[in-house]
Amino acid sequence: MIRVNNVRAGYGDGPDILQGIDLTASGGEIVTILGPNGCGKSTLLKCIAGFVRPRGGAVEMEGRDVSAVAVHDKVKHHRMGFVPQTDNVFSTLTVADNVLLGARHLPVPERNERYAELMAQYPSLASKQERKASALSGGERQILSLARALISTPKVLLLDEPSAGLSPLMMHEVFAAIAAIRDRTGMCIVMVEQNAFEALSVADRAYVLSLGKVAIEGRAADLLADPAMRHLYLGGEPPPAEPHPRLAAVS
Ligand SMILES: Nc1ncnc2c1ncn2[C@@H]1O[C@H](COP(=O)(O)OP(=O)(O)OP(=O)(O)O)[C@@H](O)[C@H]1O
Repeated sequence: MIRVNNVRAGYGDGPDILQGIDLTASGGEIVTILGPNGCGKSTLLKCIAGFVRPRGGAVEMEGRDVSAVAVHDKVKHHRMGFVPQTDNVFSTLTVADNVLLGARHLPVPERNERYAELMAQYPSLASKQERKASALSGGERQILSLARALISTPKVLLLDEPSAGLSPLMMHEVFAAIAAIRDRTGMCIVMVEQNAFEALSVADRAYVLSLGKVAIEGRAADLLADPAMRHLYLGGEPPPAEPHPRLAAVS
């Protein structure tokens, strides 16, 4: 579904931030991109999305080279959803209006049908449909961002640090929601994350970047179990707490 071939990319006339990255992601899997601050995780996601154009190599979606295709065309023609890193809900709009913003291009009956499905899936949003988004918790705002991306039934969902700024409990809720999207829809999900242990707990495969290159790639379960990986890239031993019950159920 997504294939990144030897991609190089950077900003302006600056150096290459990505120095020859290869990555694949298929339908029905969560692929997480990990690594230290500034290693190029978000830049890679922006290359896949179309915000940053590769200087070399190619990004393919469903076998087509989409390296030069702009974000809005990918959303429209390749059914891509993108949820950016920073809190991107509109605080002064209602929950309903925020979700419906993602469906402006859909015919009204389809839009209403999709909206009703989403409200059934996310009761925390359904109960607050007419409230301003400013009244939501951090976790609920992140679920709202997801719902806005999901209303157009994407095939590919790109998430830039969905757990940023969330408490551990909210983080669990958001990751459980992401895993449920994969299980329910078979969507191809690519997720940049800082919280490596949590991300690996729900992901199927992972790429660890270092200085703009892929340092390690593999099955998430294998990477979680690898002592060298833990020492070098995951900040030591896993947290002592047991996984959240919903996460345990997911894995
Ligand atoms: N718009 C930009 N213009 C110039 N340089 C940028 C821009 N965005 C990012 N960079 C630089 O690119 C490098 C990689 O940034 P990127 O955001 O991809 O890293 P990251 O791994 O996602 O980091 P973090 O985990 O801190 O979010 C950094 O040195 C950063 O300063």
